[in-house]
Amino acid sequence: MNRELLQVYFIMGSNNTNRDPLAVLEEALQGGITIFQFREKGAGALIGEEKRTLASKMKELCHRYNVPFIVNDEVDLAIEIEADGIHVGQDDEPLIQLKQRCPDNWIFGVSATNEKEARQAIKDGADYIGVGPIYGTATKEDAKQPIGVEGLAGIRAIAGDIPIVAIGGIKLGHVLRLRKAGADGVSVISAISQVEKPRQTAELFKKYNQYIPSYSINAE
Ligand SMILES: Cc1ncc(COP(=O)(O)OP(=O)(O)O)c(N)n1
Ligand SMILES: Cc1nc(C(=O)O)sc1CCOP(=O)(O)O
Ligand SMILES: [Mg+2]
Repeated sequence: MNRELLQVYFIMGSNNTNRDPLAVLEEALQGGITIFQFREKGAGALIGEEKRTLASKMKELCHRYNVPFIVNDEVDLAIEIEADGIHVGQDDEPLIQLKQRCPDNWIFGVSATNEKEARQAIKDGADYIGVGPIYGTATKEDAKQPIGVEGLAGIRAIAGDIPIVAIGGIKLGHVLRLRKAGADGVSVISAISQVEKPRQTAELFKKYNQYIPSYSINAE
């Protein structure tokens, strides 16, 4: 995959905002997010038809802005609504298994908290790795212990040319140091979904990312 797509990776479900989630997503798209993940889980999450309808509307919105639409965890939903990819973690359906029923041209993302998990994700054919949590986060109830910038750098060192995106507790002020440590981008929920002005915040995430060139295995 094009690693520049990971620069501003926005994730959201309806319970990550007190506003209309479609309005928040549209503002984030206007601000220049580069990829979006639909993650409808946790307290108050929608289920059944309501969830499907929101996912479909979000996909249409992303496509209007030419932004890839990824589904978290739920491969059947992703197939049904013709998403552009799927993101799975260590407790989800294994990548090797789910790849058998997904289109080849999808984007496949896998989470890793340590080098062992990252090595396995690469072996299984992940297109990118979500590395975290970097910092403490209140958004994910079952988040693991933060691995810090050092943990990210360790995974960068073994990931070779595979794109990686940092996640967990990330705010605007963290972007430069995470990119310098080897992340191809940052993935955020609350830093965009819970601010007053998602559009302006997304613009700043994009601007800060563009100070640092994309990772290259051939770089000095
Ligand atoms: C880009 C990205 N990275 C990591 C995760 C976390 O996935 P997972 O560990 O499966 O946890 P849940 O998000 O499913 O609670 C992610 N979603 N996206
Ligand atoms: C969904 C998710 N996954 C994580 C991981 O470590 O794998 S941390 C996390 C929550 C990210 O939300 P926020 O940007 O609000 O901290
Ligand atoms: Mg998951």
